[in-house]
Amino acid sequence: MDEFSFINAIKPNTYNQPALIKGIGDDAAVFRSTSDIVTTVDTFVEDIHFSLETMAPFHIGYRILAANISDLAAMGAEPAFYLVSMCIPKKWKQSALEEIYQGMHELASMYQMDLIGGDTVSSERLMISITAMGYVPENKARYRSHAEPNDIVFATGTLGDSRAGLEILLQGQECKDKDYYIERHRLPNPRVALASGLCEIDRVALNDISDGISSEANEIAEASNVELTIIEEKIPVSNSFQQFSKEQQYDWKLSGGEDFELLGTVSEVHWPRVQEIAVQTDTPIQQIGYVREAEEPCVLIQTHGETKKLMKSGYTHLK
Ligand SMILES: Nc1ncnc2c1ncn2[C@@H]1O[C@H](COP(=O)(O)OP(=O)(O)O)[C@@H](O)[C@H]1O
Ligand SMILES: Cc1ncc(C[n+]2csc(CCOP(=O)(O)OP(=O)(O)O)c2C)c(N)n1
Ligand SMILES: [Mg+2]
Ligand SMILES: [Mg+2]
Ligand SMILES: [Mg+2]
Repeated sequence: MDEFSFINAIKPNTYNQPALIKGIGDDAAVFRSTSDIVTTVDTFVEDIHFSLETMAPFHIGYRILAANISDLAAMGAEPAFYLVSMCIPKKWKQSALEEIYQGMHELASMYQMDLIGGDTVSSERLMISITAMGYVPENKARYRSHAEPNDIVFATGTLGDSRAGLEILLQGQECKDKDYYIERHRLPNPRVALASGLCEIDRVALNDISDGISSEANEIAEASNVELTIIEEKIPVSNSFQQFSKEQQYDWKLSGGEDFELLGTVSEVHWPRVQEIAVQTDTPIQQIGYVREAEEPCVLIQTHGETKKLMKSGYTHLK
């Protein structure tokens, strides 16, 4: 394998997005747009974000693109394009690298997303960086700063599953619904359908759950200068989640991260319509708390009526 044979092997033969003018093969890609464009980048490093002990190359690709698409969804955007930058150690075979791209392609094709570029270099450790772009109707991007007092706080799906799956893979332990938890970790599905469906709602604050809601709820509270209260019993978890210890349940649902679900706030008036859109888009959704005016932005967690401050506690790099 060399750089150029590798690029030829992963280059798409056809593109889906009508706005694309130039894809892979020149100095840069070109597309033309009339709507607002949302763009995001995330980097994934072997043994920090993924490990070959717990994932096949296909899962690595799928999951990395899912994380980026999840950020697009959290902005209310429709995925359209992605670019992939690869830093590759010599020991990696072309066939395994192609499998990573097959994983990305599997998810991308669900959204007619096109791979339009990237970069390839050699390095000591496998690092993959994806830049993703999507469209959002003019002035309809969903910000963390959009929460207001008296909003309700909601979450999609179930939380803590991805972390449970990771622990099951690392410990090799047997448990109920083992395959389900492992799949939630390896093949997460970002909530694009709900996020796009919400475009008719005037104001929604959204953040996607990559680090754990203790972090993401604080990000909304800080950006909106409000106080968020989360009711612990209302945090949605899977049916068999209670098989894990009390400490694990608490830690994983609040700080496990990588569920790529959405955390959001919306006015009480619009909440019934949000629930209808959730049904139409097949998205489990649940109210988990409410927003109040704040002297200092903060997040409170209420457990059996007792309230305490919820600090950021997800995954933090460089700490
Ligand atoms: N090294 C960097 N240079 C410039 N901007 C950055 C860098 N790292 C993060 N950001 C920006 O900081 C913000 C928060 O990033 P991050 O915590 O990664 O968000 P998320 O959890 O949604 O992926 C984003 O606007 C991101 O683009
Ligand atoms: C091998 C392995 N170790 C640990 C984890 C857990 N983990 C790694 S990064 C991360 C948080 C999200 O990563 P980050 O780079 O902060 O993404 P962002 O917030 O930018 O979306 C978690 C929970 C994992 N998925 N795999
Ligand atoms: Mg990021
Ligand atoms: Mg995010
Ligand atoms: Mg992070």
